[in-house]
Amino acid sequence: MDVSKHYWIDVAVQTPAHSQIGGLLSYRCAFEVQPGHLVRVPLGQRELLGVVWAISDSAPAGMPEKAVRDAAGVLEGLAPLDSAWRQLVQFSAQYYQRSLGEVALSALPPQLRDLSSEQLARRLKKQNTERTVHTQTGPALSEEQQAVLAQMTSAPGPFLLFGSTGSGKTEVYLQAVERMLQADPQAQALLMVPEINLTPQLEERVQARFGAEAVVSMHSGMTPAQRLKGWLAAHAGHARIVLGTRMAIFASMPHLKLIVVDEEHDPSYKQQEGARYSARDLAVYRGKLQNAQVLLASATPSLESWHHSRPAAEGGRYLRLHMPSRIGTGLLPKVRRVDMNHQAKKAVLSAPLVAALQERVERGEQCMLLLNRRGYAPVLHCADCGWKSECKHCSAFRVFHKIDRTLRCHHCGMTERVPRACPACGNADIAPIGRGTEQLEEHLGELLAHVKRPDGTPIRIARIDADTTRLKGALESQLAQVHSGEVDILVGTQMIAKGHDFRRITLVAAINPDTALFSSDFRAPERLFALLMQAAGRAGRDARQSASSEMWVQTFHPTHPLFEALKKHDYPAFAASELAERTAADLPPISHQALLRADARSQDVAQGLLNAARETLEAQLSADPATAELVMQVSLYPAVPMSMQRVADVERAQMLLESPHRMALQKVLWHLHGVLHQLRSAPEHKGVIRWLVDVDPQAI
Ligand SMILES: Nc1ncnc2c1ncn2[C@@H]1O[C@H](COP(=O)(O)OP(=O)(O)OP(=O)(O)O)[C@@H](O)[C@H]1O
Ligand SMILES: [Zn+2]
Repeated sequence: MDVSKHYWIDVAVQTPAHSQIGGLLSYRCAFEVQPGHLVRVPLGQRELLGVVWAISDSAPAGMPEKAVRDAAGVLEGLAPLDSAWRQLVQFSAQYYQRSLGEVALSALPPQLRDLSSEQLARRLKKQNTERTVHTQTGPALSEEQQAVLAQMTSAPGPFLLFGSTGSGKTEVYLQAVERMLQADPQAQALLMVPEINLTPQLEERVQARFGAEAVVSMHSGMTPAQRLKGWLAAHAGHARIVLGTRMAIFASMPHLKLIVVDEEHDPSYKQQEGARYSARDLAVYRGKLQNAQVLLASATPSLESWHHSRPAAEGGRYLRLHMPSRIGTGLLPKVRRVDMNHQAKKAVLSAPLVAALQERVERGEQCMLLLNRRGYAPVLHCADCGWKSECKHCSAFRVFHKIDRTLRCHHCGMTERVPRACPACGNADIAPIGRGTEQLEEHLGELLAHVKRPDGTPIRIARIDADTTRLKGALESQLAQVHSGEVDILVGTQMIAKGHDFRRITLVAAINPDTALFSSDFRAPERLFALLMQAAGRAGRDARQSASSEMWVQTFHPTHPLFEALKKHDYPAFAASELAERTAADLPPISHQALLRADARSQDVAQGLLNAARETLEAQLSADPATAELVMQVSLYPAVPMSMQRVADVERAQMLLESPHRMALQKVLWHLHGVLHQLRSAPEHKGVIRWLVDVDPQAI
């Protein structure tokens, strides 16, 4: 490009979510840049960071040349983001209905925005060194592990690795990485995990295998400086392995050759604000873009991935790989159902479970109890007048936390001291209903107070949930206590069910899993099954004890098919029956869905906008022969209140869109975008606060 004259660039900048600018702004540019370069550009009174998207020799059409402002400068020393990265961002913006600029900028480490070229140069200098990989040899692989790796060399993928808990999936990832690094001296691998709480252990394992220098982490628990450092190392190709949560799918990795998505069924791969992307789905897309191998893995795959990995002859697109056996002679735990209909009324812990816990602790084994509700009790209640601890601002009850005697709303955060007497009638005798982890811990302590460990010391019970892990480092130290054997019984929410390689746990119990059996969300059974299988997978990981390990389920519905399948550890049977139901009801993965949500001061206004949008859209589409077919292909349902209807005084409503054709659904969403902008200024929609689109929503 001739620098003596200027030219024009289109730049992606962060613009407000619903601005119509769409995120690309035009500037005149007098210095040399390429697409993918980071530049500073003026917008109003501010100067913003942007990504150069396109370059042209002529001024933007329809704009007087003088009106185009000058780009301020380029961030020097930083190679442009490559075209695969830009295409990934562009696709995500389009598919998830957000502006390009928003997706592009939120994919970059926040600190980049504040750095001057000089500051950046200093950072780059500090770490501008090749990093060495030292590979330690792993254990000899099992036959199943070998077979899986062999299949990965002979087929392009994407792969779905369906492997039991403890079957050695992580070892497969590590050896796949090792092989890739050997084959290509520059290659990079992306290892994705659902939540930060799974990372510490895996991080150590990966670093131990490849050397700490070669590995960087990317997740939201890191400081801005750490994030920038890791990002720069990946972008420069120095970091060979990126280990991260969903955000890492947007890491700039020019030599990406392998993407692993561990626990691919986990809902936390779906972003729940801004661009509501699915990192798992984007992994498959990115793999295709960059010609990188993609391995999705789980003991309980999402029904989407299970469906995609049906035989190719039936239309499957992923190759399914299977590792049914646990490493060593390790067996999966025996599943025992306790029929709570035959237990003492209101008993939280059944008598046989209490006896089993005692026996295990006395033998020096560890147990784990799962209850998906934190706090002491979900509701406080006055038996005289019927008052309940509702939240003033949400359609939810405030939860009683005994430890600091507060009532806390888990949705808006509103916290108050527990009243001395009923706020409605003055009755001093208000009581908790139901149980949370805090109460379970207390109750267990009372029931087992007399129990001693083999060395004669008293039993130790610990709890891990969002309340006990608020402080930085708290989770790590609590997990370390479990690993070291200081804790005999661990009580917790689903946080403790996933991924941890606890070696001494021999009994896991789900205290009250029934509610999910009758949820209005069609994915609830899938989630419950995955959670229970994961939880069961924490027991008997040490082959010496696996034969006597057990998973207990306390339920009022012991013959429910879900528990029958769980008893047999039979995910394929469960998946087949769920898929049959989904097919009959035309639900995902057979059909595709999107949700349009509106927030407003009143439910009427929220629903009003959605219903008006639907009517206007249908009328517009039908009137034009080019789009009339879309109305037939996509069903738009009437607006309804969301199941959590009110949060922090905001009323929420949603409209479901459904179609067997993904493209048709996408087209309708783009039209809908226009319609909403037309409608927004009408007086009857004045109370609307915002709307948002969720493509492939994870919760209905
Ligand atoms: N080939 C092998 N030889 C010996 N030990 C192995 C082998 N592969 C894995 N292991 C060990 O077996 C245990 C379970 O393996 P790993 O954590 O990889 O399983 P996983 O399938 O990822 O488990 P989960 O899904 O339950 O988290 C680990 O302690 C691991 O070190
Ligand atoms: Zn609230």
